[in-house]
Amino acid sequence: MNNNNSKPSFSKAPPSGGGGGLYRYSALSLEDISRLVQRNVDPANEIRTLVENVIEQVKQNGDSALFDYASQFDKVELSKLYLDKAELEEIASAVTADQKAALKVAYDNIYKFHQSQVKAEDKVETMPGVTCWRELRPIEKVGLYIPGGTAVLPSTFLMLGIPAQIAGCKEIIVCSPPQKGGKVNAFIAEVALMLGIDKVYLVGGSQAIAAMAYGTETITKVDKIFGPGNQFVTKAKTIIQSTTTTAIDMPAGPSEVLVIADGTAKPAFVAADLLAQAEHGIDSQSILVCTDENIAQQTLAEVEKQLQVLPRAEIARQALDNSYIVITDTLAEAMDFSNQYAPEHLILATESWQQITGSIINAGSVFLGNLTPESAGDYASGTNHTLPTSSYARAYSGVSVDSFVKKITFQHLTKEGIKNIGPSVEILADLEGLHAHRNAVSVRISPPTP
Ligand SMILES: NC(=O)c1ccc[n+]([C@@H]2O[C@H](COP(=O)([O-])OP(=O)(O)OC[C@H]3O[C@@H](n4cnc5c(N)ncnc54)[C@H](O)[C@@H]3O)[C@@H](O)[C@H]2O)c1
Ligand SMILES: N[C@H](CO)Cc1c[nH]c[nH+]1
Ligand SMILES: [Zn+2]
Repeated sequence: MNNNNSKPSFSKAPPSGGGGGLYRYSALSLEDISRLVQRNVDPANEIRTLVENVIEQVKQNGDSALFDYASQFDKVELSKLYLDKAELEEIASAVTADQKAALKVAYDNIYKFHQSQVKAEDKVETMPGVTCWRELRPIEKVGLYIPGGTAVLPSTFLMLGIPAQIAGCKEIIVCSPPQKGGKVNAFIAEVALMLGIDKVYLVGGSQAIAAMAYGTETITKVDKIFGPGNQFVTKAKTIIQSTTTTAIDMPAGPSEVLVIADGTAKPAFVAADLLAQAEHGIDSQSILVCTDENIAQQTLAEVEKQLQVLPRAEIARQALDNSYIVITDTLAEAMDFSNQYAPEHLILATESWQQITGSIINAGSVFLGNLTPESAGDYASGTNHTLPTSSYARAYSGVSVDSFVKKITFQHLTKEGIKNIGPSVEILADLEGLHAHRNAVSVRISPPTP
């Protein structure tokens, strides 16, 4: 699928019987599809081994390991591990009025959308005298990871900080890789101040996840870690969730997009959307599933054209080497493939989007029609951009206010309630052979005579 004479785009190695990164859905076997939808696997456990070692070093040596890894992985010699409020204010002073205004638009829309997720639930009387309900409580200590390797992402800080703020989390620890000179970028500093967060830890990668999961001399152990990152960060999150008492939001690894397009799609728009996710990193993936081969070819030509002027073209090209196109006969087939892929972002580049949204089963976030760029959701429309990748959209949702709270159930029984429910509980306890359970009811229905 090469449209200029440099490197091929959309050239993920074909499954058996496929060819050149463009596949016909009807010719794909089930095995082909399951190979095509696999991504970010670590077959030789190389990433796991490296990350396990980093976690162990942080667990054993605390802050001193964090200083060492800043030097080794980030090439920054740190004199301290965090920036305080005064330092953040000084760094943020470089942000211009226009930039502040754009951050404020994003902040307000994200706030509005997330605030609407907070709703008190009704109390339910399941039987006369038996009342059940749920109440929300914020998770007290949360850790936010803000990526900063190939690109620094202040937008991610808004996406995590705003729901944490709305939920009312008491302690918010923020880690982001140190930039040159032991600083953070000005927009990270500005967002910290917008959120009322007065400390940012200069720690990146799997070492940041380990620090927040185990705690160090400087960094507090948190109850739950949030945030996307590269394969090292994501692997560390999945490891610590099974080895510590710290939970995670979800595996949110390298960005990916799947665009479903038909004859009504605009090749220049589709190409731009594919490149937007490809430029995130070499392990990103951009998939086009198209019912119209002409549109697919025009999109390829557009990709090449747009790559010519893209500053991050080299990164995008490598991501596209790991991407592919599937040609289907119908939109229904396209959706079928998409549901098996379970993309982080799904774009419906068709005027007929209303007819197919009902058949979406697996996706992190969906962008409808030809005028809805995925970048709107990345930055400012209001939805959260921290989303499950690598097919975890089959089971996980993106970050929301819910991610930052626990929903605790309550119940209250009156005299009438225990009388109504008691006999059933006694029988159920009997059939499980749990007599103390039965007795906890019996003593209340007919207390033993003194
Ligand atoms: N799924 C989502 O919701 C979502 C949202 C935003 C970004 N992303 C993804 O987040 C990722 C961000 O990645 P990034 O690399 O730019 O930043 P990052 O902050 O995730 O990772 C940078 C850190 O990785 C560590 N690192 C780098 N090379 C290493 C090595 N060889 N061994 C051990 N550690 C190493 C370093 O400590 C560095 O600080 C991108 O893949 C992007 O697509 C995903
Ligand atoms: N597309 C990313 C989520 O995969 C989020 C992001 C941040 N900045 C730009 N994009
Ligand atoms: Zn993006």
